[in-house]
Amino acid sequence: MFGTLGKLETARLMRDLGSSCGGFEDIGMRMEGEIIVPHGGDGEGEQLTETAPFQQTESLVVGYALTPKKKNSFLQPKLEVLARRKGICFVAIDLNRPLSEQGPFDVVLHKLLGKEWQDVIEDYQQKHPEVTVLDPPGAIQRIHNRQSMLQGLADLNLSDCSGSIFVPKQMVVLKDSASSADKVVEAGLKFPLVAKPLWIDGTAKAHQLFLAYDRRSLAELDPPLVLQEFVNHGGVMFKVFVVGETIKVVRRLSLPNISNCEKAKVDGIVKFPRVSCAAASADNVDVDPSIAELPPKAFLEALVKELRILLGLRLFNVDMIREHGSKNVFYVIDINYFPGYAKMPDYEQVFVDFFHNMAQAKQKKIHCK
Ligand SMILES: O=P(O)(O)O[C@H]1[C@H](O)[C@@H](OP(=O)(O)O)[C@H](OP(=O)(O)O)[C@@H](OP(=O)(O)O)[C@H]1O
Ligand SMILES: Nc1ncnc2c1ncn2[C@@H]1O[C@H](COP(=O)(O)OP(=O)(O)O)[C@@H](O)[C@H]1O
Ligand SMILES: [Mg+2]
Ligand SMILES: [Mg+2]
Repeated sequence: MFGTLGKLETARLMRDLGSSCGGFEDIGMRMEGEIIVPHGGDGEGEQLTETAPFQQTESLVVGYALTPKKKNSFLQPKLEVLARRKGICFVAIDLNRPLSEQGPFDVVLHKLLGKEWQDVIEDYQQKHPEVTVLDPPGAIQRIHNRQSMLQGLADLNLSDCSGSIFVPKQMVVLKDSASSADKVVEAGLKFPLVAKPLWIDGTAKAHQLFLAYDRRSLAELDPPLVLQEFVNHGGVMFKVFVVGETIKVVRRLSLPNISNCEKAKVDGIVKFPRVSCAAASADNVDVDPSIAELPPKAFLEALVKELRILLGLRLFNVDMIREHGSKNVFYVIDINYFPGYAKMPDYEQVFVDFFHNMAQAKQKKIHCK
């Protein structure tokens, strides 16, 4: 009987039947048949069959609207299996049909670009305030501009003093980068400068950065962009991933320091290689421990606590560098909405716990009414 139901109907049925009956997740498993969990964490290398035991209670339907690339990297079989064990079901949103006619969803998880989608999701959130939209489009919008993304960060009042946080000095160039040279000097920005496209628009070009060594080279750049001081940091950066209340930090390789000698000798612009987005971490590379040491835990917790409020986001990451020669002076250089979580250790379990907590909170709310 259940084999003819779609994922959404099954999830609904699970919920409607309530949490008192064990084995509802079994229904979901039967539909999908046998699934091999590739590796790691809960259910490592395990062959999950329809007889696999479940201890699920609540159920949660997560409608998702993601690019094919994001869907492939994020919605791995292991995530779906672990989620299903907890009664969490992922359902693709059909972009060709009105959103309100789909679902009902408990959560809408999305990362799509464009004003049209923003309007759809805003309208949906207004009509369905009971649905958790991850995350609100207005908050995401702020992250799509490299100037607004860092605003307010330097003024944060952190409850932990084991580190301090800054953003590199930067200015926006909207047009005519040649005439920006004087403004750069006026603003007190020191070369070399990192030139970053102002808008994050989902294209590879938005991530094509340049290093501009001198005034003259600015004319070669394509506005709109931000010009940001390069901060020496010893070639290691930290990606701080946030999923709701959870924080995970990984080291990545970054650009080496630029010596005074190099600054004096080199001119023009140089394309930035995308070292830091490689999946390879900097963990096994031989680096000075004072450079590679992770930011203090309490400091990160205090920072993220403030950032959640400032940004109004639950799914994001922060790229941070430690100023070379300092103990714990950090610069935030980039913030990403719904970043490449597949490269975050144990991301599947982290997301399952995140959604499971949501399901429990929702359940509690219903019981309290
Ligand atoms: O900016 P950096 O620090 O490099 O981090 C990037 C951005 O978050 C990208 O999103 P956006 O282009 O919106 O900024 C994201 O692409 P997707 O969200 O398209 O996957 C990348 O995911 P990976 O490509 O999986 O690494 C992630 O590595
Ligand atoms: N101000 C800076 N000083 C030193 N290195 C930087 C600076 N800004 C960026 N980088 C380096 O360039 C990489 C990419 O820059 P980032 O701002 O994170 O752009 P993207 O959104 O494309 O990841 C960073 O991970 C880091 O290695
Ligand atoms: Mg980055
Ligand atoms: Mg980025």
